[in-house]
Amino acid sequence: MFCRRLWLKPGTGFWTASQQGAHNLASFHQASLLPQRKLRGLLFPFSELEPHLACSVDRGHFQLFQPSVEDITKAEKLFSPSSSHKIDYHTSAVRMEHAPSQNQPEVCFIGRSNVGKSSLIRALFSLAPDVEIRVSKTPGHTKKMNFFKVGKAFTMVDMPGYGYRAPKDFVEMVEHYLGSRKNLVRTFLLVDGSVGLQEADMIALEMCEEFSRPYVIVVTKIDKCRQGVLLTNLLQLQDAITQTVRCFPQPFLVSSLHFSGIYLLRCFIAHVTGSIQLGDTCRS
Ligand SMILES: Nc1nc2c(ncn2[C@@H]2O[C@H](COP(=O)(O)OP(=O)(O)OP(=O)(O)O)[C@@H](O)[C@H]2O)c(=O)[nH]1
Ligand SMILES: [Mg+2]
Repeated sequence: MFCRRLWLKPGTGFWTASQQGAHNLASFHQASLLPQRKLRGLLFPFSELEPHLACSVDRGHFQLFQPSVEDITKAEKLFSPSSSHKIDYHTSAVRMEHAPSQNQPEVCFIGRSNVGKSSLIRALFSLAPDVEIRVSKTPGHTKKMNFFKVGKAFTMVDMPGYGYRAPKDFVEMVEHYLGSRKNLVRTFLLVDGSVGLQEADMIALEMCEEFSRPYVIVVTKIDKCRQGVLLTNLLQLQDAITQTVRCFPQPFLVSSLHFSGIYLLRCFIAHVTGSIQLGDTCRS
């Protein structure tokens, strides 16, 4: 089965800089103090690069997800804990029987080992610094499905990676989860922007298509490579996306190190989980 191939596939590990220093941009308010051009790049990294990608998204059927500042601010409130809105690690599971109840919408993050899943969740939760999320430069670090609750609004799930050093029960866990989880509203499939689509990513795309549930590509580590390399990798990705049925046409570009794309992704998650109503200017 396709996941078993993913599990056996050798991958590559990528050594990166530490995440220290990123937290000064954790909140949109702090980012909004930046000069306009820098702020736009931080908020909408894909829209900024898109003019260089000829015909990247078919605008006949689709409008870019580009929320207003008000929508982004609304979403950010959801990612800020308070006494009545707790954001916390909930539980871990290696089998579906141990997964928590399905009483609120859920989103999950999948991708090759070391692609940056846990780092992305940590960046999304940077306004809740008490939530402990372990990241490591050693691939295969996350071994279980880790569930994090965002109040009563939704749950986010950090998955073990496929490829090099994937846990041996990866197929049991992730495949069963994707196939059976009723409250799963979106799967985020992470692809390393600095290396582009790998064979294992193509197999993961196929897997998501087979499960026939809505999913979104997140392009990680965009701080790590030159813009030309990133554009080449994005073109290749766009080609692959046009051949899918269930994939959201717009990839979300992020750097968990520099916080690019994090505010937009928070807003998208808040939107797809039904936790906020967007203003009229932004529908997807
Ligand atoms: N430069 C850069 N490095 C990153 C970024 N995101 C993650 N990393 C680094 O990539 C390595 C792997 O990050 P993790 O978040 O642990 O990756 P993962 O996908 O959760 O890995 P597994 O749990 O092993 O599947 C760490 O050394 C991170 O610091 C990023 O946006 N930019
Ligand atoms: Mg991890």
